[in-house]
Amino acid sequence: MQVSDQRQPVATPPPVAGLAGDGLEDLTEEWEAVCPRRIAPEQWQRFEGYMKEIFTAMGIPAGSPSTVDTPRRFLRAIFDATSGYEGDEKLVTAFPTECRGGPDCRISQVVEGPIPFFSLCEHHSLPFFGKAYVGYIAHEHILGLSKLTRLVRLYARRFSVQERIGQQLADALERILAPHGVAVHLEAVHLCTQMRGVREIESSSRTSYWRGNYDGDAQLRAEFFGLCSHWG
Ligand SMILES: Nc1nc2c(ncn2[C@@H]2O[C@H](COP(=O)(O)OP(=O)(O)OP(=O)(O)O)[C@@H](O)[C@H]2O)c(=O)[nH]1
Ligand SMILES: [Zn+2]
Repeated sequence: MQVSDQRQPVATPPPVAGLAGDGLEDLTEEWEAVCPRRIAPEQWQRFEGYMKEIFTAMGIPAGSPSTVDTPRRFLRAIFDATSGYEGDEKLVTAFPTECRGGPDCRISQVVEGPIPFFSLCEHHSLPFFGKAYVGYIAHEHILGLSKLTRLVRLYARRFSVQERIGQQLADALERILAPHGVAVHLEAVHLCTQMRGVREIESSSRTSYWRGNYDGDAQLRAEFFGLCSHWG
């Protein structure tokens, strides 16, 4: 499947009403479901055909009551799992705070987590999933707490690697907040290393990113991890 090759917007999709008589009426619901990705109904129909051919070659019984819609279900699931491409970090807005960068800033460490996330490994298109912990030391702005969860989902719900999600989170928080520091810690298991390949099921992958004050302050990093482990 080459879903990633189809990211380029096609011409503006025709209105749903225009489907009548095209033989594509039964795709209306699917087209609406993926409309934000600018997938035209004809293109979607081709995708379903490709998936039917691939699944059949792999051994899925074609046309049984429970598999006849599997190509459609699979495509919808993958598009849903990668809906982060549709998001926009500019929608994450910051509020002013009173802090003006004095030593008291240390007490304004904000840590949110564990934030569960699901992503698809860009090498194998298999899921990796786990928990993210995001912290920052506010300067002149703070974020609504829900926005930290939204940012994690924005970057996780794509084809990615664990390291990139952490870097994107740290970069975004630096851009949006201009804080004194940012800390990001991710723990995840990768199905591509568990159910295939090396078949290692015991280990998990942990990645951390430090910006600003966290970078040179081991005690601050220890406090961050202390706050993370508080939740287990
Ligand atoms: N750094 C990093 N590697 C990842 C991540 N997800 C999967 N991988 C690894 O990406 C690598 C892809 O390497 P390749 O050698 O091209 O793929 P492969 O031949 O399928 O490798 P094996 O999985 O060892 O069979 C593998 O080692 C995966 O374990 C991730 O989030 N970060
Ligand atoms: Zn992989």
